[in-house]
Order: sequence, then C-alpha cells, then structure tokens
Amino acid sequence: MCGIVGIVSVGENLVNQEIYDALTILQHRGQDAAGIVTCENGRFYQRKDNGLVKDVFRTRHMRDLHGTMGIGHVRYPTAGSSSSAEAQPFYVNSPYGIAMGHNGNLTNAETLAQELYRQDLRHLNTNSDSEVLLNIFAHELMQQKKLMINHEDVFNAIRHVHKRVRGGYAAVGLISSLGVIAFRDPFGLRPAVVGKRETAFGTDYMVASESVALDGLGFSLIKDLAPGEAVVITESGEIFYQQCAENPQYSPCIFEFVYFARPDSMIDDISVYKSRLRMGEKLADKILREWSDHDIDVVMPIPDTSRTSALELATRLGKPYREGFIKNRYIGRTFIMPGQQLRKKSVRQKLNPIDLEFEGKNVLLVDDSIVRGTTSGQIVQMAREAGARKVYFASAAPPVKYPYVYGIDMPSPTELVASGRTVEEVAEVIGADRLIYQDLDDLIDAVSAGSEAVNQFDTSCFSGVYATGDITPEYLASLDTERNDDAQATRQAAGQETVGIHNQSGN
Ligand SMILES: O=P(O)(O)OC[C@H]1O[C@H](OP(=O)(O)OP(=O)(O)O)[C@H](O)[C@@H]1O
Ligand SMILES: NC(=O)CC[C@H](N)C(=O)O
Ligand SMILES: [Mg+2]
Repeated sequence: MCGIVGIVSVGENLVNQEIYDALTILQHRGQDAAGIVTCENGRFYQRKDNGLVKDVFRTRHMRDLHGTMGIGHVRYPTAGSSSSAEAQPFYVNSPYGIAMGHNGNLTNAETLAQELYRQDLRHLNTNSDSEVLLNIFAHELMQQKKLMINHEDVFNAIRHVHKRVRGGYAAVGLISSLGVIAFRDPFGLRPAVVGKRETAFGTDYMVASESVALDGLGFSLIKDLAPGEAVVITESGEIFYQQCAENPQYSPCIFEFVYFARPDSMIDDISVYKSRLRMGEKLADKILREWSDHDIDVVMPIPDTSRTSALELATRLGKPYREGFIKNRYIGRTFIMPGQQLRKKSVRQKLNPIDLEFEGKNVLLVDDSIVRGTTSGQIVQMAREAGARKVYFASAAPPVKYPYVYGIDMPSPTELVASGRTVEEVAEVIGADRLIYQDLDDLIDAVSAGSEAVNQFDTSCFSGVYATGDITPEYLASLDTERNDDAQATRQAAGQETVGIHNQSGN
C-alpha cells in the first residue's frame, strides 16, 4: 500500500523538504523504496532508490531537488519486482514531461502493456503496473494534440484512463508545463485527500494518501477526492476538480481502516481511530455474547496497530489493559516486508514480552488482523514462554481468506492461514487456546458508522467479493503463480529482479 504526495507552493519555498517530511509521515504505507521528483522552469529533478525515506535522501540529493512543485512516493511492491528501477515516481519525456506515483494495483496491466506496445507504440522497461498507468495517461494526454495543455485536457485524458484501466489506483502526477495532478479510481479503492495552506503569497495546495500528512505540514483538509474524481493544481496555484468516471461507486478498501492507515488519519470523512475503537467494542460484544463465562484476566494489544481496538475491547469487557509486548521502535512494519523469512525474523526482533505481565494469567492477545499468521503464531508462543496460563487470541478483522488484488501483496490463498481452515483449525495452527474473529457485518458497521456517504466497502480479502466485479478465477490463478513467496524468491535468486536501465539520478 504505497504512499503518494504532491505539493504546489506559490511562494518561493522549495518543496523538497516538505515532500520529504510528508513521505516520512506516510512511511507506514511503504518501506521498500522512496522517491521525489520536483520541477523548476520546466525541468525535472529526481531522486529515488530502495530504502526508507531517511536513507534514500542525503543532503546532496535534497540540494538537487529544485522547484516549488513536486511529487513523492513510498513503495510497497505489489507488482513487478523490488528492484530500485521500479522505485517511483516514474518518468516519461513525452508528451510535455510527466512524472507519476501510484498507490494501488492494476488488474489488467498485462493487457494494457500489450496495447501500449502494439497500438500506442510506447516502450515499457519494467514489469511495474505503475509504469503502465503512467504510459496510458501519457498516451491519452498526447491524444489531446495540444502544444500547451490546460486542466481540461488533463481531465479528458483521465476520462480515457478510467475507460482503459482496471483495478485500484490513486495516482499523483507532475506535468512540467502545468502543475500537479491527482486522480482516484472509480471505486475509490485507494485513498487520496486534498489540502490547503494560506501563505503571504497565496494558497499552497497538497494532495496525499492520508490526511495525517496534511496535518504534519500545516495544511488543512479540503476534501477526499471522490471515486473517479481528478484534481489539477497549476504551478501558479489555481485548483480545478472534475469527476472523470462514468459510473463512480464509493467502495473504499476496508483494510485501510483495519491496518494500513494511521489512526490519526481521516479517510473518506471517517476517523480511522474511531473506526478502530468501534471494532474493539464490537469484538468485546461478540465475546460477551458467545463466551459469557470467559476467564480472561487481562487484555493485551500486539503493537502497534491493534492498540486502539484492544484498548476499547478491554474497557468494554471491564478487564485490565496491559502492554505485555514492547515494540522496538526502530523496526518497521513486518507485514509489508518482502519475503516470509524476513517477516518471521522481524517479529522476534520487534516484539519482546514483559514476563511479569504474563505469569500465571489467562491473557487475551488482540491483533488488528491475522493474515499469514506470522505474527500471531510467534506471539502466542512468546506469551506461553513468558508464563501465561491460557493464551486466547482475538482479531479485530474477520478471517483473511482470499487474495487481495488492488494493492496489498497477498496474492496466494495458500499463504493465508485462514484460507480453507475453520476458526478452530486456525487456533490450532497459531497455538491459541481459543480464537475469536470479528464478524464481517460488525467490521462494516464499525467503519461505516463514521460516515453518511459511504456504506459500501471493498471487503474482498474477507468475503471473496471484489468491488470491481471483474476479477476472474484465471486472473487470481495467474496472480498466485506470478507473486507467491516462492516465485518471488526464485526470481530474486536468479537475479531477474534487477532492471539495468532506469531514470535515476546519481548516487
Ligand atoms: O498474520 P500476519 O501475516 O503476521 O499479518 C498481520 C500482522 O501484521 C501487521 O503488523 P505489522 O508488524 O506489519 O505492523 P504494526 O506494527 O503496525 O502492527 C498487523 O498489524 C498484524 O499484526
Ligand atoms: N502498494 C502499492 O500501492 C504498489 C503500487 C504498484 N503496484 C507497485 O508495485 O509499485
Ligand atoms: Mg501488527
């Protein structure tokens, strides 16, 4: 789940540092690679590479990122490889000079790549679906056949992009002669917000994946982009919006609320924090309903993401909330790390139990979700080793049983611990004495209670129902073959992940 940002500043302030700061705030959405492209006097300046934001950008790189408008990206790969050549933003020189960063995953990338080659006569140098998205946009903008473009031309191009592209996408772009643009797929699967900041020179504008990035930079939220909607912010600070999809349907990804987004973000006008509190409440109600004679002594979160729901769950159960596991603050999120070996190793390094909180107690461990079972399996064992009498486990999300196709890298049902297993079987695999999952209806209620406008979500990884309605068994099978852990590891070992030519500034 990548993070995107774009800023246009109307004063003389360079935007390099602010984009860097915004990317640092959005780091939880992608830890593999980061990039910034800025523009000054029609010329682009770029730095991107694998690594965390703090490691990719050195002072010398920052000095070279000139300009008062620019875009940035943090990457968590869901297509192509982890090669630095696929770090974003991507760049094409024609037409006008365009750079683009994308959060999401295109489900017809292969067909589009063929079309780009055969019909549009454009070259792709990687297997990244984001490079496909940029080239489709570039081709459609070219079709406007203008020497100087304006916002209307961009909206026309995006209208055609929506017709050709399938899947989840929130994209931010930089067009050298124009400004910053952003657009969101017709289902609103991936989030995107717009904000503003008043200055002595006029209004600065910013687009970002999450509102928390606006807060951190002193911008205030104007609105979420609606599904299918696009925004153009010109270099001189004019802003234009337009609905570019024919049949937009609000169906944001519910997993953003469960895990991906920061709790202090507002997404589609819903407080992520409050939605997680409600998840905790509903889960507590289920425990009280179905296990009224429970013998839970203490409730513990598995840091970080489950803290909010675990706290509310404990309150509702009337049981003490204790921090039994301490998280090493220097280790990132394990779920979005590449490769199962690294993920497994990281859980141990990241979380350490405080034994005295466990000794002789029946503990209820709460996590936001159980996906591969990497975290839960190890944590249950650690709780036992720390002296717990009984170890119960609760998940604030329902069982994750189906592959996700719109921008989370869980392509293979066989890698999902709940796929093809009953709740009791999953409890056995992770070693818990009892396992309680949130019901899907309760999860939907917990999130939708925060909004009048949104009452439908993409719940595909829980329900197998895909919001776009066009996901075939053949596509799911090919995604599995292409991206399961073994396939990725084999490609990496064979050195097939590296692409030699890419638009990279010097080190
Ligand atoms: O069943 P799994 O495959 O282990 O995936 C689920 C776990 O991964 C995530 O934690 P992560 O460490 O990524 O991030 P967090 O620190 O924000 O909780 C999530 O919060 C669960 O703890
Ligand atoms: N997580 C994402 O949003 C990934 C974006 C894009 N599909 C990539 O792999 O780079
Ligand atoms: Mg976690």
